[in-house]
Amino acid sequence: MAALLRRSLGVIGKLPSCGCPLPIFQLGRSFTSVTKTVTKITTRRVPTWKVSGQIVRNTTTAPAAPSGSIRSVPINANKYVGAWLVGCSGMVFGAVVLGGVTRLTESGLSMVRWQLFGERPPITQEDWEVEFERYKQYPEFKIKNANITVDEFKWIWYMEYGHRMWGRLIGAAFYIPATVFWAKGWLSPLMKKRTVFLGSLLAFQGLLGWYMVKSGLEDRFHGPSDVPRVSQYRLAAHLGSALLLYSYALWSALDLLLPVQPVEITKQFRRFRGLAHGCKGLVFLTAISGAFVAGLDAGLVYSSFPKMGDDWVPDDIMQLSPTWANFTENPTTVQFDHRILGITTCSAVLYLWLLSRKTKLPPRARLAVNVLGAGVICQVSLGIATLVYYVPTLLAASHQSGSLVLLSIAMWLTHELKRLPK
Ligand code: HEM
Repeated sequence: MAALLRRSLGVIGKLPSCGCPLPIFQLGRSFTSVTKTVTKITTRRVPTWKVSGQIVRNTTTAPAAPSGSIRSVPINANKYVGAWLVGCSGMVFGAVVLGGVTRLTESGLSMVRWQLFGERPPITQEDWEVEFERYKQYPEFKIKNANITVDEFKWIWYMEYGHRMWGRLIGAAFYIPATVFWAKGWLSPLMKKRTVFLGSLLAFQGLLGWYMVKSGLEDRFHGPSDVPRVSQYRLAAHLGSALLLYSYALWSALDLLLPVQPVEITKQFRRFRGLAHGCKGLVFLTAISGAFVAGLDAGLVYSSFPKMGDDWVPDDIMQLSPTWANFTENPTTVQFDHRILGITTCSAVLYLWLLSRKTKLPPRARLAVNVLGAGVICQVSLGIATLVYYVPTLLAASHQSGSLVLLSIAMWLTHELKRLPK
């Protein structure tokens, strides 16, 4: 134990061979805090960090400054940071759901200006009239909502306002604790890099949101048959980046909160793990293709399943030129692709589940694959119901949330298979 202590505390002072922490005492710390430090280092099961070429066995604390000053880090620092990241990913989940409902209730183009730190909502009737006048200058009012009343306008405005303010709240919930944890030295070098990446992605997400909304405000819609909506490319980018943010925050949280489970690595296990990663990728890809369905309102063009109308493959599937444009701009092709991807994902996950019966897995991984199997069946059923009932808000929003739940389960499963003893 003395050897471990010496190695652990080597960065802050030398221990005498008896193991007494006297030199640390001399650095001016109280006995209690020294005892805490010792307990922390000797009782925790921790991975190794390599910092400035030095090996430090401590996962919760940033290693003490080489100058000799040490910072007190609670034993549960990892848990706090992990819980914070779970909270942030939960808030991103909420933002995705809120964004979906905003789109489905056709509220997203009601706020025609954007300010970085938000704006106060209109208060008086005059304020509302001014805001309404602004809205009247844009295509959605001119083409689709010319008969809307101020009261109806207030409702769609508040929907969009809620989504934007929720986004700003995520900003506060992320950046403030991130700064505090960083300053207190609770972040490992890896977590610092992750925090910077997540923080940048979060800022990018906000900018992308406005870039997306702008595409629905531009004067590019022609005639009453045209539907003012945001670009499907930007919608897919906005959803894709939200999924990335969500997944990365969750993955980082799992790294901090879930301990390693021992497992025997066999050829079968490797195969299972490879397929599990493949399934996760497929869920992600299917979700992005879903954003194209949503962005083009392609769920409305054929509302039968398994056939599309009377055909398995409809005639208008390749009607646009150039051919590639069909995959992102032809609603029929976009819906067709989403069905194929959804069914492929479902089949792959069910095959994975079958494979799990023959593979030796740690108990939590087995639980995760069972939940994933059930989840994919629910998600496909929700997708089919959304389609055949002509995209009602409740079903479509549940289908969208379902994709996040499915992605989370796939992340959990792959995380359970990730860190293996050598
Ligand atoms: C693993 C399977 C699936 C996943 C992960 C998935 C995911 C998604 C996502 C993320 C959206 C976008 C929602 C939005 O942005 O509002 C979406 C939309 C949609 N999906 Fe799926 N989906 C799957 C399977 C299916 C299947 C099998 C069908 C039907 C056959 C289907 C039908 C639809 C429809 C109709 C929409 C458009 C809803 C709207 O306009 O809001 N999905 N899907």
